[in-house]
Amino acid sequence: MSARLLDGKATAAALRGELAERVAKLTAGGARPPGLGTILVGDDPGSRAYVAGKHRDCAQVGIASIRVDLPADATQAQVEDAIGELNADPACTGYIVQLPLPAHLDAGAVLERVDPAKDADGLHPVNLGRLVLGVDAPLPCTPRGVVELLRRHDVPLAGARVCVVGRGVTVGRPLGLLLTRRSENATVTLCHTGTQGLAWHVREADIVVAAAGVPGLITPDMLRPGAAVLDVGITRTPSGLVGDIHPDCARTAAWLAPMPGGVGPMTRAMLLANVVEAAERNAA
Ligand SMILES: Nc1nc2c(c(=O)[nH]1)N[C@@H](CN(C=O)c1ccc(C(=O)N[C@@H](CCC(=O)O)C(=O)O)cc1)CN2
Repeated sequence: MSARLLDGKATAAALRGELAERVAKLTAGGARPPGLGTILVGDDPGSRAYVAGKHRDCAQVGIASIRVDLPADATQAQVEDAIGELNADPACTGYIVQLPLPAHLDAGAVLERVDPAKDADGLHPVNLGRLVLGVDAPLPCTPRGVVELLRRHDVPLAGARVCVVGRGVTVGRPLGLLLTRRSENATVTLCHTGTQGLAWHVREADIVVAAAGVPGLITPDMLRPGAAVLDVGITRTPSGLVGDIHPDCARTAAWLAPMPGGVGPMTRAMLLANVVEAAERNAA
């Protein structure tokens, strides 16, 4: 048996179509078009490509682009000044600071400077706190993309046992919080590469989300036959991009979100959704 595809590319394209309609409605009502800002520090090729992709997506749905690119040796003060400008810019509905930042910068201090109302990534401590409290707020894009991808393929979450492998702040931790809200109602085991008996935890799960950044970490023998498996790991190797899910898992799983083409495109679509929702809130 071969797993059915959790098709992030097609789902993200459908979402962009829906968002374009919402943007058209906003502007037809006289509102300013939503604007997404990005702050990119340095020349990391992966980060450059992700930022370029975000602006291409914006053009497709009618969101204005505001791009701030700073050199790799930018100081903390220069990055914080750029944040101050976007916080004050009325054309900027929401913005992101592309991560990771160069090591000499204090990423936590940078993120704290973002106006929580313009936090398109849902990574400001106030918005992460709202996620803990179950209060409405912009949600981190990858966790939101995982939930939306499962929902749009009718993979049930209520009552499901989900094993999340990876405890990072952009994916694993907020995903655990999102999945355990009443509206999703899943039961989550949050693991990491140091978890004792990792294979046992993974095998208990109906849904496995791998976000540890360890190529091929999840092998077919670790899976419950019929599980839904989502690959969020991306490792750049000389021979190309490698995910956390071993390719042979496609024979054991019932559903597979591959890398590429699974959760990645959903991350980008959810960023647009966060910006459009902020614009709708502002217009209301
Ligand atoms: N400020 C943020 N920084 C980072 C985030 C984030 O959500 N906010 N997540 C990642 C990078 N990222 C978005 O920024 C991102 C990663 C991967 C993809 C994607 O579409 N991946 C493709 C495959 C990769 C490729 O082709 O290069 C896929 O899975 O199909 C989109 C966005 C870290 N930084």
